[in-house]
Amino acid sequence: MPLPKAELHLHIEGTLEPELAFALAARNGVTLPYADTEELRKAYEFADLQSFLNLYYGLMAVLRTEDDFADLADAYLARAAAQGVRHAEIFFDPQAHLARGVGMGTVVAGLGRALDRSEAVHGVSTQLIMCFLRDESAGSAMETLEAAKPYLAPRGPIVGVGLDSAEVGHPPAKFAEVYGAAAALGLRRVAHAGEEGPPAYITEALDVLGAERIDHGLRCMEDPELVDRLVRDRVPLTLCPLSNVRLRAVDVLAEHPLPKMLDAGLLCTVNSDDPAYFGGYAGDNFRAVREALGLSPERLRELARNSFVASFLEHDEERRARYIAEVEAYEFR
Ligand SMILES: Nc1ncnc2[nH]cnc12
Ligand SMILES: [Zn+2]
Repeated sequence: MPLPKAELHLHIEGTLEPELAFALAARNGVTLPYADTEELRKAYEFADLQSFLNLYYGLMAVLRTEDDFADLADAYLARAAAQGVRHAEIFFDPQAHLARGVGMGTVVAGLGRALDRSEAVHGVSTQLIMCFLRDESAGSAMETLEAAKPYLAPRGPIVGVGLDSAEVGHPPAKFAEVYGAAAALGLRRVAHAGEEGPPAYITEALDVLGAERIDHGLRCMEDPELVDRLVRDRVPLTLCPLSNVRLRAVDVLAEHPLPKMLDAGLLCTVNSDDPAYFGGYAGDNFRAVREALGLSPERLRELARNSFVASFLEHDEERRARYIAEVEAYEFR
């Protein structure tokens, strides 16, 4: 039995495996610029975040109907469940679909259908977080929030907003107004910061956007005062170790700062980001850090416990306590 965990940093579009991409392409009459899954997989050599994003947005062309989004999410939830994920807070990128003429209603209805049955079918509780693309305008983000209004919790599945895509040159403050509007609507707030961007972007995400968790946050280690603040305020960081290697944020996994971050007292979690592209799902990321960094069973338990502490389960503390009890009772073999 795998260690129980929550996944807090997962882009649903990043779970599009080559086999499903080709199946959806055939179903929708879309021609992909790759002969087969093998050739597509060979394109998964990334120099940085942007080189990945180019492929990631391109492959989304196969996602067109409600069924496509339902099938995508259902396939992810099955894989996640098999790797011990008990709760998933799932990102999606509405602007990337709206720009292709796929409506918010189609995307959310499809994802929502898979999420609604996830607990019964996979034993995984879920929440949905919509991300704004930071390389698009602040006005576009505001229009996207407006389009999402019918699908916000408690009526719909969307509980929060996030910020993703090309980081450098797109500081968090650009989105101050839309985050303010999201907060007024009762939405939770997270933001990617400090993946490729400087530590100052992390500070800005906290101060200007009111981010409650920082996605990645890796580069906080360059600023000791920021580390002190993150430790003091128990700000969760959703780290993605295999992603960091594949997007060259770290050279090799053995040099990942995770052990130093845990030693510093940071509230770290381990997640998969875009598992179809980066070589593994949540459990694969746990296994990889255990092997490459020699993390002890108690450190792994801490990471799993942190994932539930950092999750947005305030509406169901009884559930959070149950999940944490599962972590505490877990026997490593
Ligand atoms: N790792 C990542 N960073 C920024 N934007 C993303 N969109 C999907 N994955 C991402
Ligand atoms: Zn991400």
